[in-house]
Amino acid sequence: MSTKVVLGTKFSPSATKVILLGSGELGKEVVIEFQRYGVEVIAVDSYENAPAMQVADRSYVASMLDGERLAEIIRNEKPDYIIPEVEAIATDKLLDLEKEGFHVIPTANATQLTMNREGIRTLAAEELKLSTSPYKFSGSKEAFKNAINEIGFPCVVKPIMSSSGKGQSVVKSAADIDYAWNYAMDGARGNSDRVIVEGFVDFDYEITLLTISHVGGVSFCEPIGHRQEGGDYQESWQPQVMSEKALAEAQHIAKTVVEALGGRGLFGVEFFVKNDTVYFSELSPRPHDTGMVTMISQDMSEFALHVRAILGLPIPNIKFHGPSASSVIMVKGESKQVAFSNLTEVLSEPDTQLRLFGKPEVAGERRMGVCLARANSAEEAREKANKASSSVVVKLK
Ligand SMILES: Nc1ncnc2c1ncn2[C@@H]1O[C@H](COP(=O)(O)OP(=O)(O)OP(=O)(O)O)[C@@H](O)[C@H]1O
Ligand SMILES: NCC(=O)N[C@@H]1O[C@H](COP(=O)([O-])[O-])[C@@H](O)[C@H]1O
Ligand SMILES: [Mg+2]
Repeated sequence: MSTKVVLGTKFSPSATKVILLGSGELGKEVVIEFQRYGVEVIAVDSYENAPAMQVADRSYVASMLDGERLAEIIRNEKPDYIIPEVEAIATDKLLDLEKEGFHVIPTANATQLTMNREGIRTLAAEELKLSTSPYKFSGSKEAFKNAINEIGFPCVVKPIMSSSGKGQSVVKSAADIDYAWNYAMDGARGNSDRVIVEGFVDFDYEITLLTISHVGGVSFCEPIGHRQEGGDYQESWQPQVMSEKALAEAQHIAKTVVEALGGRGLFGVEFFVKNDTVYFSELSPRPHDTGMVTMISQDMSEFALHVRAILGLPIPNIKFHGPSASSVIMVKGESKQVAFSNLTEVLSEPDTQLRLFGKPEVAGERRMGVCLARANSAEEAREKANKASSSVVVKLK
């Protein structure tokens, strides 16, 4: 624990510099936490005025899958840390950059394994022998049908490269097969045509266990329960009540996977829990959307913890303020001038907070904000957060 950390002066040769690959709402909070330490922050995403760009020192518009362009920006900027913020990145290039001496968070190998469901699932189930749902990968319609036959109904189909439920559907009978294949092809990020077919786990509840690998070892936050629709998170709460046995098992698995991936940073490790059986689902080697609840539930949010871990600063404790919840503000439609109102009423409730991400437009459906609440129980906090998010009035021009 004796790493000597030196933070320089931004915009000077001594600056500590970081570059974010992806600049959404999660990155925005990471940038704010870096700004508190005077770190120089560069944000990159595929569109202008992305949330994290709005709080960064400068930004670039580039596709995360354009390895040549990313390498050019990175070699020119020479950041101390490269921080992936989304799954779909030209991770081959990150491996090259790491070999050149750049520091990728947590490691280039971790970002490569987790951007592709095949990488992380194979590591967890086959190398580390952890319990997961039954699964099969396929890269053609024919193989896909065979995979469904083998796994059985109901099953869950996902592109190997996607997030927030994009391209994900549940196949309940043969009638759903064509739709599931086409939906997965349309929803895939990048240009992969491979999918995972997973046996449907009829879980009692699911959690994200925020796990931090830092200079002092591995720490955990209180487990976060969440509810998803179509594979996309709607609300989360902390703590999720769990048996001691299930929690110990989840912590053990999380530590095993995180240590196998290596590197420093915060990880969102996802589990399904049925009775006391814990199934590993997947993992983000960076802050997790369901972890936004920690902006109200903890003195150091998941973003603050990620930044401390990255910089090599100690995390002696994580103070939990009590039962809390988050509830998303989903906007549907087409607009470049979304307006949010009724905020006085929403924020007149004690122990309630609001984050508006500042996304420049919506075309279809997009998460554009989140309400946060603290209360005497997780149930009460959920009610409060859900009431708040449904009270926000959204106008599209
Ligand atoms: N095998 C399964 N059995 C039952 N439910 C599942 C299964 N796989 C996924 N789900 C449901 O769909 C949600 C999203 O799945 P998953 O986390 O794999 O997708 P994702 O697109 O990577 O989402 P994100 O990037 O937001 O974490 C899960 O949190 C769970 O609610
Ligand atoms: N589950 C992953 C997740 O929550 N990722 C977060 O959403 C952003 C993309 O939002 P967008 O699709 O609205 O641009 C990402 O940049 C990240 O912050
Ligand atoms: Mg997930």
